[in-house]
Amino acid sequence: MAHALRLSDLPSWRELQACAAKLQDASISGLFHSDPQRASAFTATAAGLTLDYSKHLLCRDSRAALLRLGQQAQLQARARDLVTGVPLNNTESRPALHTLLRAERAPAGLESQFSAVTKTRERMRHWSEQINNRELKGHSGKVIDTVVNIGIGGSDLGPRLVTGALSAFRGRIATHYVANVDPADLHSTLASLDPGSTLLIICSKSFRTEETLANATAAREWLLADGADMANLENHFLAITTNLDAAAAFGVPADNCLPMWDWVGGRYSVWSAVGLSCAIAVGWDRFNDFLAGAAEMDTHFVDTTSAFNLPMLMSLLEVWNCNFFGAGNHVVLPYDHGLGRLPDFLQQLTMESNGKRVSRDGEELDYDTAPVLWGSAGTTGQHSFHQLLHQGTRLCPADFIIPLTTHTGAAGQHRMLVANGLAQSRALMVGRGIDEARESLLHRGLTATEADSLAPHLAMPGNRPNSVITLTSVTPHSLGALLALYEHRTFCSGQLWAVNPFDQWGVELGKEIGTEVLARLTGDSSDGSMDPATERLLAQWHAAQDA
Ligand SMILES: O=P(O)(O)OC[C@H]1O[C@](O)(CO)[C@@H](O)[C@@H]1O
Repeated sequence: MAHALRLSDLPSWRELQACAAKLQDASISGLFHSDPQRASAFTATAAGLTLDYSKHLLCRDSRAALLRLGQQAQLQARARDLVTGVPLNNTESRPALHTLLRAERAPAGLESQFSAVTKTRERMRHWSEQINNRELKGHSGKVIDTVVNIGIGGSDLGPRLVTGALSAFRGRIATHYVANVDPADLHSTLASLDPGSTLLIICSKSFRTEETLANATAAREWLLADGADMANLENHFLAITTNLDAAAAFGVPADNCLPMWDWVGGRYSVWSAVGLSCAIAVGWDRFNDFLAGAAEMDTHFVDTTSAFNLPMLMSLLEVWNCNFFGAGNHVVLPYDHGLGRLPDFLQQLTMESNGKRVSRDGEELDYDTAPVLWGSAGTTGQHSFHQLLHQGTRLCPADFIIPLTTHTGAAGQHRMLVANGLAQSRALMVGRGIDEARESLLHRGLTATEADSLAPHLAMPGNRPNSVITLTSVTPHSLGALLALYEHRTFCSGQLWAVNPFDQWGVELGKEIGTEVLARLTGDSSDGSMDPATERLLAQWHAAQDA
């Protein structure tokens, strides 16, 4: 791969610094006044999603400079590299082929991988249909009617989000997710379930993740205690993994193992057999629609010029806000209860991908990379952290995600939800000046002195950048498009920051020290050479066990 050109080496870097300096004192509302076409000129549509990015501190000139930055980083060429299997994951010498998982046909040269994908899709369809047709029976002859997915990180967050977001499309199979090694997670989930009618899907790309193996082992005990034996565990366990040997050693026969591949990163894997629990929950045809929605976004991403390319625009905005206005965080606000777990999913997607401090060539970077991502479903967040969004000292660029219709049938209440989302987006931009605040207080009957002293507390600066993504409704298709949009935005930001968005070496040290600490807790190691703070905490833990 070509030497990584750092963001600050790109010719437009300085030009954009000058653009940002010029806009420092500008107001977003003012940009609307000087550009009557702004609302439509700063809107783009793809795969059923509309991105309105007019409420950013970005004029037409600075947008043109940003688009030049994208060209200098060769985003269009990199998009093609991604889908054609160029080994972009340079530290692990692999391509990142998540787009192949939702493709309808194989790009040239990827025929054998695509054939493995289509065979696995067939096997997913088989399991999904067999379970939904109530043909799978447990060890005691009971029909399997419940699925528990045991996995963590990418083997949990994607399927958990999709199953929750598509609750209006769910069939009769109950679906649960267990991720945390805290035994409370597994225990509280299994407490109300019947082992005889439960299927456990052990989802682990590596089949080495401690949390997942601990939960899978405890779940196996639960089944054995119900009268199952090792020979008929096949009625109760599926495994999704690249490590078929480890799955077999655990007791999952080959026919019950669906493959993963090293060319799919965990956080990009919901489209693979990792999504089997979703396919079971909503049925195969709908899962296929989910893949089709993502594939439509893939085509848009590869074929569309950057000025109208949703992932590229969103990525350029991310860089604009982070690297030219110092935004260290990004808030995601789905105005849809079912999308409540989207921020969790996006945290792994964006922060595990782009939370890097060296370039893909290993050179230290002199600019910030991925912002801290957080958020929650509207309107609940309004009664919690929106105070800080409106009046705090930090710049928190926001994404509002607003489905325009609801599956609930409660159109009136949904109208309130939409009104809140639109209002918050507007309020962040327009704010409220001190005179207006004072006027409103006088209007409420306060004296002039009271109004003067309270007005600064009601005033808000506005000018807080935000995007609004609208969709007709959350369907398998639009959800697929939305997740693919964020995947490609993350990829583009990785290219702009010149990092490798497909590795995650930063998680290793904690795992290694975790093994050493566990050995100290179990007594398998007595080496007391850790730092004094950790040694004191270890002693405190031992004392608590002895008490
Ligand atoms: O699917 P696995 O191999 O159990 O890994 C789970 C998660 O752990 C990580 O490797 C981080 O520790 C993630 O990247 C991954 O999604």
